[in-house]
Amino acid sequence: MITTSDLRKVYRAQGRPGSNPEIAALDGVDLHVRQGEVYGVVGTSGAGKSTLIRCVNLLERPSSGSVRVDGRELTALSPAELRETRRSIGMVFQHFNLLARRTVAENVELPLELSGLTRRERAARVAELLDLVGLADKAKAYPAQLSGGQKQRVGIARALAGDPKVLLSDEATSALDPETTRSVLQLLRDLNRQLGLTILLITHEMDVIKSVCDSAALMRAGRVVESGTLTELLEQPGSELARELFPLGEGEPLQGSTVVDITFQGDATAQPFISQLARTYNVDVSIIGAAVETVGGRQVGRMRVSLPGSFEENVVPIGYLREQGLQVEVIASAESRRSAGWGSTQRGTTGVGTRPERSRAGARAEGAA
Ligand SMILES: Nc1ncnc2c1ncn2[C@@H]1O[C@H](COP(=O)(O)OP(=O)(O)OP(=O)(O)O)[C@@H](O)[C@H]1O
Repeated sequence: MITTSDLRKVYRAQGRPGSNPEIAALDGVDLHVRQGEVYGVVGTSGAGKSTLIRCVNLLERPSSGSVRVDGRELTALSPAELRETRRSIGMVFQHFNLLARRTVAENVELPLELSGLTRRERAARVAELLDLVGLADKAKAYPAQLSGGQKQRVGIARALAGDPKVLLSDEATSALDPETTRSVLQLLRDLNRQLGLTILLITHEMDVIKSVCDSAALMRAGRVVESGTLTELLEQPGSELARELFPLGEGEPLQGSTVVDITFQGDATAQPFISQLARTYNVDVSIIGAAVETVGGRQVGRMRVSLPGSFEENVVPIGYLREQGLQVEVIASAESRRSAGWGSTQRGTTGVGTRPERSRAGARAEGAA
């Protein structure tokens, strides 16, 4: 539904003499948002999220690359065609952008004023939209009389006035308290399901991704460094997004052990695989961190466990876990007793000797055998 290809946006900054005057806010972004999904883009401040979303409806003209929305190449449209196409792309903003002197109904009616609808038709459509966002009783109120969550509902109703296929959300819940955030996110999810609306949202909050998104992308320095459905990301070894979505405690593993992260989804969440592993292989499994959560509407569990001995000594138990349909990533392992002893490099805060090349690639190859 939305595809960006090699999208670049370079700003000319007025920096200090001698400093690079060009800032690549977008540095070759390829994004693919499928019809009917909620897609979240997350990243730290300055990563390029706002620039990206503003380039998707050409509020900002990209320096190069292409943007396709619902099969139309936006960068190739004439100004009149672009104005027309923009009607099928609604947008909601962090600070609502409502007109203070207009009532709620008049704010929602605004995009309909040039639509060719009669006054009566417009009034009927506004009533329908306010009903949809749960504000039927606030039609005559002014924005100043509304809570933040209500204001954002008005913003959403206004964005839906042109019956768009795509909704862009620029940090729509960042100015709201947690309770209101939940209800606005629930509204977006309901609209996505009821209307088949494709939603592209940007956020700096992982909780937003976790609670409403089907897919996500992580941006850093103008680039998408990871992307996929939440299920794919959780299954991807070493995924930063998976780690952020689902942080595991950083407990201290035992010396001389192999540390693995196990991800399990759907039916596997109910399987007693740890006790089966311990019984079948007579191995003492230590759980370092664990959590079960709902991610994208699915139950997902993650567990970091430590198995005594080197990776070589644990090839068979690790293979057994993989055979159970679990995603297993070897995070760190002690050196084999046959070789030098404890590994010398350290990874992250686990504090365990590790040989990443061996652990990752070797583990997958051997585990699959
Ligand atoms: N109009 C502009 N002129 C010059 N530089 C800009 C302009 N807009 C954005 N930038 C720069 O482009 C980069 C990306 O900015 P952008 O606002 O897209 O990031 P962001 O991820 O949305 O950040 P935030 O979460 O803080 O809004 C930043 O380095 C920013 O300073």
